[in-house]
Amino acid sequence: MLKIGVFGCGAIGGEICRAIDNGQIEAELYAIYDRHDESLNRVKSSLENFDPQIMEIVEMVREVDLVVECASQQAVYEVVPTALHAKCDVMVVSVGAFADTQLLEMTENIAREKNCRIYVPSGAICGIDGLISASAAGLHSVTLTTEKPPGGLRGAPFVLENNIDIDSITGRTVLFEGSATEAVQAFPANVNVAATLSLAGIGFDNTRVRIVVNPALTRNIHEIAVEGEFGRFTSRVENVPSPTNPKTSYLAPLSVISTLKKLTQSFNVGT
Ligand SMILES: NC(=O)C1=CN([C@@H]2O[C@H](COP(=O)(O)OP(=O)(O)OC[C@H]3O[C@@H](n4cnc5c(N)ncnc54)[C@H](O)[C@@H]3O)[C@@H](O)[C@H]2O)C=CC1
Ligand SMILES: O=C([O-])CC(=O)C(=O)O
Repeated sequence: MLKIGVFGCGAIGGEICRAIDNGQIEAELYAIYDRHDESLNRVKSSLENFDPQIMEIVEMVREVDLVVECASQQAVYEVVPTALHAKCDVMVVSVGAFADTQLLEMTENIAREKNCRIYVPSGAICGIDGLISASAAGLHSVTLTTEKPPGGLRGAPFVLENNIDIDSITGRTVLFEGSATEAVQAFPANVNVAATLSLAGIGFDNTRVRIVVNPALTRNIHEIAVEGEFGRFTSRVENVPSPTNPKTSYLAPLSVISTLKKLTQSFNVGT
């Protein structure tokens, strides 16, 4: 049975641990880690079947087959190379870290050398399957428009650095327009989806991102527009936010759970 370690036990990590624990994913929840004890305790006390060990990453990668990173972009720098060097596969949720081309190249090289896999789930967006298919021919443009209520964007570096009082905004307001490279640095905990789109499509510098705050919303909306040799498509998802982290949509952990299920089952559907 696949032995899994979960690094980061917040909104996403908690859902993954429970999906393994309740048998939705046929795997063993062997180890967990978080820098905050209360996150570890909250997850541990929500489990009924597994009693995972708490392990720092260096120890975890020696024991498990796959580490699921669901912590932060900063954590990716530590978790991914450590896992790959130990010949351990890794699934990355804080995908924005890969806007750093040095990190991306380095991890690809180690993975190739060690014959390991790096998995990036679709996350909180729909349409990655179509984009991957379309990229087999020429792609002309990929655009993401993310629209969230203030709670979904509060505290982002872009908001703080520009002294934007996000709670005093009364109508739909465009906060940011730029490349995916700029977007994932300005909003590291809000638009990792822009990084996933970039990796699947035309790269970080060519993928365009617009970020909108809308106090009238209760959902996190991601709209994607793709044009290429295949034709064009748009996708729009109106995401229910996670109850414990309003920045994170519920679809994000569900996407990780589905990707983990794909690894453990013999019949798989979709690109
Ligand atoms: N790819 C996608 O579509 C999406 C990606 N994300 C990203 O996934 C990650 C997890 O999201 P959530 O679970 O909602 O966040 P969260 O804030 O609810 O949980 C993150 C947990 O990781 C821990 N953590 C953070 N950095 C750490 C480090 N360096 N070492 C040890 N523990 C660390 C925190 O203490 C916290 O308990 C975030 O980076 C978030 O931006 C979120 C939503 C969608
Ligand atoms: O969950 C979402 O709506 C998207 C998100 O926070 C991210 O991509 O970082």
